[in-house]
Parts: sequence; structure tokens; C-alpha cells
Amino acid sequence: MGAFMSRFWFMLFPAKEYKIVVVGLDNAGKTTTLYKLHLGEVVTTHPTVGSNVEEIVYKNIRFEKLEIVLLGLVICKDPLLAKLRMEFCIAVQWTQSSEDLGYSRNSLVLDSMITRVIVCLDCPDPPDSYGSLIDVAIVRFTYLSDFDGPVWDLGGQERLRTSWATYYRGTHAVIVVIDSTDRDRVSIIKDELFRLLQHEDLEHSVVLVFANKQDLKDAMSPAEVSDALSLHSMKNRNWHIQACCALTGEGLYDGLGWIAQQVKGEATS
Ligand SMILES: Nc1nc2c(ncn2[C@@H]2O[C@H](COP(=O)(O)OP(=O)(O)OP(=O)(O)O)[C@@H](O)[C@H]2O)c(=O)[nH]1
Repeated sequence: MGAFMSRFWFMLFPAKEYKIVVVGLDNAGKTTTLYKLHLGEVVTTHPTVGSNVEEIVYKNIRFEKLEIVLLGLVICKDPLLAKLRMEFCIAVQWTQSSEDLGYSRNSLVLDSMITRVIVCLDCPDPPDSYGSLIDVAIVRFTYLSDFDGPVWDLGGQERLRTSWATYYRGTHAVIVVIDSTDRDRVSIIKDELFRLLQHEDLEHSVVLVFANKQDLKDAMSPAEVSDALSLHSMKNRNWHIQACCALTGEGLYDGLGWIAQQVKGEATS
């Protein structure tokens, strides 16, 4: 099976290098997808905790999984306003480590290393310890013991944008992995997807949406996911939605086949 996958892969992406960025909420199945593609087998995954960008180079394809390096939490009474001010927010994720620290999911989590922000839309009752700081998009930083980063605040946006550019430069395709059973959070990933795609370095990237976990009986169909994400409103961009099950691998190579067709001739050698 693995050998077949390898040959198939090479036929799809001959002798050039492509950059594909994989994004998605926590628990969507990004790691499972990457490992399945990489190894042709499923590995046991753990929620992403405080690690950096994971890179898997397989044949001539470099996959980068956007991992959260927890740098700080933003607690805000008015999350919608916070969201406006956090216009640099480009991806959404939640890490187990936040919960381990006792923070509710109703908070924003920033990552300045690779400039991602976790947005949770509702923060009615922030922890007491932040009481005096709560106003509009007040920022409070908490460092994890293994991360010794600089203190920064919302004024650091410019710096953040600079590192985005580095990160996304040369991206041919964005893969968005969706947990098709996660109806409650599909609107979050929709907002973040559209924000992410505004980045100038992703202007010409094609978008593949994996409607993952199709093996589960309450999964949304690709058409439902597509509607929920308003994919049809993306007029000036090539996109495709692919039903898949990352656990078995079903649908993954169909999706990659679509990307291969799209990016043909655009690779850097
Ligand atoms: N039933 C089913 N479970 C899946 C599928 N894909 C992934 N999972 C499970 O979903 C859970 C999360 O998968 P991960 O691959 O760790 O998700 P992730 O997006 O990398 O999550 P983070 O590391 O938190 O960002 C794991 O328990 C997987 O086994 C699928 O297609 N079907």
C-alpha cells in the first residue's frame, strides 16, 4: 500500500517542489491526514500542545501543519469587538494546553511566532484574575514555561504581519481540514478561512477543503460543509471540496489529485 502511494504521489507531483499549507481547527484531523499521506498508515495523534510548525517532506511535497505555540491569552469581555481589533487573525486553533492551564475556551489565544490567533466568540465570564484588565480587547500575556518569547501587545501587529509574509510566501495550495461533525464551530473556521485568504501571499493559492470524518454518521455532507463555509462566494479563486476519511485515507488522494492539476507548472524547482 505504501509503495503504491509513493508511486501515485510521484506521478501526481513530479520532480518539483510545492508548498501546501494545512490549516484547520483542533481535532479536525490535520495530523491524521498528514501522517496518512506520509506513511500510508494511521498513527495515534495527540492534541497539538505548544509545538512549532510541523513539517513533513514527502517526496517533493512539503506539508506544514500550523501548530500553536502558545504565547499569550487575550481575554476580552466583548469578543466581537476583540475580533475586529484582531484583524490580523488568520487561523483558528485551540490547544489542550490552554485547557490544562485552566483557561476557558472563551478566550483568544495569540501566537506571535507564526502569527495565529485563536478566536472563541463568547467570553461572558472571564476568570477573576483578569477582572481588572478586562475592557475592550485587553491583552494579558501568560508564558508557558518552555517558551521564552518577548512581550508584545496589539501594537505588535506590524511585526506579526511581517512574519506572516515569510510563512506563507510561495504557498501553492491551502488545505483546510474540517471535522464534518463539528457543526458548532464551522462558522469560526469560515471566518478565519476568509481572513486567511486575504493575505497577499495567498492571493493565488488554490483551496482544497477536506470534509473529513465522513465515516461518522452525523457528519455533514460535502454540500453542507460547502454551504456552511460559503465556498461558492469565492469567485476569484479555484477551490474544491473533497469528502474524506483521514483514518482510512479515503478521498485524500482524490483531493491531492485536484491540487496537482491546479498547480501544474507553478512549482519551484
Ligand atoms: N472517525 C474519524 N476520526 C478521525 C478522522 N480523522 C481524524 N480523526 C480523529 O480525530 C482526532 C483528532 O485528529 P488529529 O489528526 O489529531 O487532529 P488535528 O487537526 O491535528 O488536531 P490538533 O493537533 O489539535 O490541531 C483523533 O482522535 C483522530 O483519530 C476521521 O476521518 N474519522
